[in-house]
Amino acid sequence: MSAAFSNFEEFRALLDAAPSADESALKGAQDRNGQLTKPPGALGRLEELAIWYAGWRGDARPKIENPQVIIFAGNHGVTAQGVSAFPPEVTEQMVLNFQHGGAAINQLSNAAGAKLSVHALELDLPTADFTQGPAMSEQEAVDALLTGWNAVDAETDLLVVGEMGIGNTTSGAAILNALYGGEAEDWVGRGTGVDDAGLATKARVVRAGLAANPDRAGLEVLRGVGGRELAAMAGAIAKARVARIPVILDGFICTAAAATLADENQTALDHAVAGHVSAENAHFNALKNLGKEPLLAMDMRLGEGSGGALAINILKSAVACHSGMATFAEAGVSDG
Ligand SMILES: O=C(O)c1ccc[n+]([C@@H]2O[C@H](COP(=O)([O-])O)[C@@H](O)[C@H]2O)c1
Ligand SMILES: Cc1cc2nc[nH]c2cc1C
Repeated sequence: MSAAFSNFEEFRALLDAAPSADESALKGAQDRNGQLTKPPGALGRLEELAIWYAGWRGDARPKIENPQVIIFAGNHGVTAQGVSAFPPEVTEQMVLNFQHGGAAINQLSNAAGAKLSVHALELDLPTADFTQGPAMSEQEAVDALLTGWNAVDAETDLLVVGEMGIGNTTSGAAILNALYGGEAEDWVGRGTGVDDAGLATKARVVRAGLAANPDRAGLEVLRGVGGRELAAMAGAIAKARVARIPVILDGFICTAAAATLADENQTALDHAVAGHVSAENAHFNALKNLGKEPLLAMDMRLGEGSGGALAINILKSAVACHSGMATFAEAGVSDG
């Protein structure tokens, strides 16, 4: 099988050619929503969610039967600068934990009825320290984008992407600072739990990373200060966009990866909703820049797809109401 793309330009072209939501399914879902046995608007945001889902699936009365959660794991050279409360070995140790079913995401995926896939990306080859130059070459970033692209199952009807990577909140902060401006301090947070000195180190590292990587275009930012697991998340989100598979974004790092796509093409995230707002300092602001209102605010800051997986339950409930409820005519209920 030949690769779907072999450089950034070809990847961009695929994003630019991606189809929009199906207008007739959207219209059909809106009509159906207006006939269901409830006062107009009484299901609040569940109604707009179900209609949005119907449009992307091309079905006015859809079902969610095959949700997939994918975790991508990567290691970061920038951990040498002391940016995390945990050592880099934890990335690989947690991958084993995911594979043995012992992590939070295993339980949350099960509870949501989702299949969980885990992809470790060259854990023994951390990205380069981005304070010294780009974290990845274009080829390395393309390989990671392809891993993500190819990880999405064809029969998936709802996708959550998550990550595991000690040091990656510093990458996320650097990406968002590069794309949206402001000061490094606006974008760094405590991640796995650094103290005030650690927070100051993260701001210094982000500043140095932006100085060493001056290009501000989405994919260049992704390779400059991102990481393999972030590029893989971007690849999976892009594949879902092309295949019209709705996506639930997870936390801070996932949002930063997604933001690089939106910078390349402003419709790149039209098929995505924000699953939650994480407790990581700048996540809310990142979502605001993307125009995404989070479904949940649970003070979670775990990553590994956890907030997105939890939000699958919301989307399933929205679609179950939309597709399962009786209309006023069917139920013999008088409408207003
Ligand atoms: O998703 C989030 O919002 C989030 C917020 C804080 C930490 N994390 C997770 O913690 C790890 C990165 O934290 P750190 O301190 O090593 O940069 C990484 O494995 C993420 O999955 C994730
Ligand atoms: C234990 C642990 C679990 C995680 N899951 C996602 N990021 C993580 C970071 C740590 C440190």
